[in-house]
Amino acid sequence: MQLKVQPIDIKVGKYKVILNTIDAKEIGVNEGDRVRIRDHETLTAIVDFTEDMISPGMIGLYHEVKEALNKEWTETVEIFPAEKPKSTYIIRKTMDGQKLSKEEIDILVKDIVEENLAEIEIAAFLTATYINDMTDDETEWLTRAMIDSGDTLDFETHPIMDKHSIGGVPGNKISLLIVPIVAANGLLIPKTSSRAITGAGGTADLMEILAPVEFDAAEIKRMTEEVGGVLVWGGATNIAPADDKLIKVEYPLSIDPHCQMLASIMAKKGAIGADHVVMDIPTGPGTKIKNVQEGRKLARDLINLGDRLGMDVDCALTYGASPVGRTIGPALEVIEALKVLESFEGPNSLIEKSASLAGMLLEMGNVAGKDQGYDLAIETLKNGKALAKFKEIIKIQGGNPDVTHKDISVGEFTEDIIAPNNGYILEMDNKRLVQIARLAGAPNDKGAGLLLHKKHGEPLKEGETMMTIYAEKKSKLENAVKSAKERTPFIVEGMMLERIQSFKEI
Ligand SMILES: O=P(O)(O)OC[C@H]1O[C@H](OP(=O)(O)O)[C@H](O)[C@@H]1O
Ligand SMILES: O=c1cc[nH]c(=O)[nH]1
Repeated sequence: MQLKVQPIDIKVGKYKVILNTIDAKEIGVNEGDRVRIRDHETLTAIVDFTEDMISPGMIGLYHEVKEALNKEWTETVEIFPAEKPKSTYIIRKTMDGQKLSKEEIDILVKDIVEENLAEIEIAAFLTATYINDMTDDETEWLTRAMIDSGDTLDFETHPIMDKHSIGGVPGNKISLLIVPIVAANGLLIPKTSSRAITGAGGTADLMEILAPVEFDAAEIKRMTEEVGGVLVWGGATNIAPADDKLIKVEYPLSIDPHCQMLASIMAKKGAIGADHVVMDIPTGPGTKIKNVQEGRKLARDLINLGDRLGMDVDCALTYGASPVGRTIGPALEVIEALKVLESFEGPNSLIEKSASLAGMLLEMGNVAGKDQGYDLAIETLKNGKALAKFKEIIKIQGGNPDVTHKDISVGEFTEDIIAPNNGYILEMDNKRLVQIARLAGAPNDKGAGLLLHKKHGEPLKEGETMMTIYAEKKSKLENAVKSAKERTPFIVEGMMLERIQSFKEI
């Protein structure tokens, strides 16, 4: 069918077109089907429908298709129904619990990278692997396919160190301390991070407050060689490019399937050529890993996958039942991390955890003797070398190296959440804390988040502030406060949890 072009200058990240419902029926396609557009080039695009935005006889070309075809308003294109990509059948196999071959995984990753799959198809794949985990072989093939589909770094100097957290514990700003500690001790650490996946602020969301985080592979290599380390967003590079496309679909689902998490993390490590990696596995109720047994199993899986890929991986099972430090959300977390770097002032949970993991890397990289890494990490924080290195990292990434914690602005709208009675905090619900922070606007509103005045095990008096909610918009603050009051993230000794009423006649 010949249709006239109506350019729509909106980027949707995929080849997509919109048809009028009448034309779509005539061509014989449904929403989500593909059409082939024949022109000087031939390309396949996903179809959306509309009754009124596009008139019959027209075809709306979103930015990406318009760029590829370079057609102007009312020029014509010829379109035909097209087959779904082979990957959709491969996803179906995963949904049926069948195993995939290496070749099938390669095809799937290629289609993800080339934007040939609709979000709903990627969501189906992720949900299927969440239910039916992949085998070790499949996970290795997935990881290798993710590495091979993008750029890789090849450093002349070794060892290359790296650190990654599986996430799942709120407030986990430790990479902002670990990277400068390791780099300040002469090791190379080109750290790529994701944005938030299940949380309210990923390391890339935090670092972005201090400096740009979007760089290509060559720039990452150059900056690392110059100052020893970087903290950049993996999604902006062409390093393991499938990763961010999968994470974007995971985020609204708040899921991180085991095999996908292994591949996502290890592909990023493999692509930058890491020799030694420390993995942070936050463990405990309300995290991705419920108990130590599960944590040990994941650690073995990560070590085993590292072995298959030629990487030396050590894992740290870390306490995750309550947040790291006292802040959740990008700006608040950056302030807390900067305070530790500037004056060694801050919560034990943040300092201990950062120094422990940095210490492991210092030992693995042979700049600290056995069991000496932790002390060297603490020393590097105390003597200001970590702060000096962090300033170099901020500067080389294009940020202001003179920034201090006082320069970071937080949301102007705040409200305190008050203790309902005297007692001790028996539990903190990580997932609720993240939900509330997200309602307040984190991670996209950088100034939104939570400041925890009280934590697990601490005594409380009725009327004391347990936490302050920060937001950049009043409506978001109100929403977050309402949610926090309806279902509290704190369990205080002796408090009534919930009132459940009998059915009453109206
Ligand atoms: O949102 P959730 O799932 O909690 O965690 C995701 C975070 O965990 C990892 O942190 P890092 O890069 O090792 O600092 C990821 O890169 C990301 O920043
Ligand atoms: O980078 C990360 C971290 C946790 N989970 C993932 O899938 N990727």
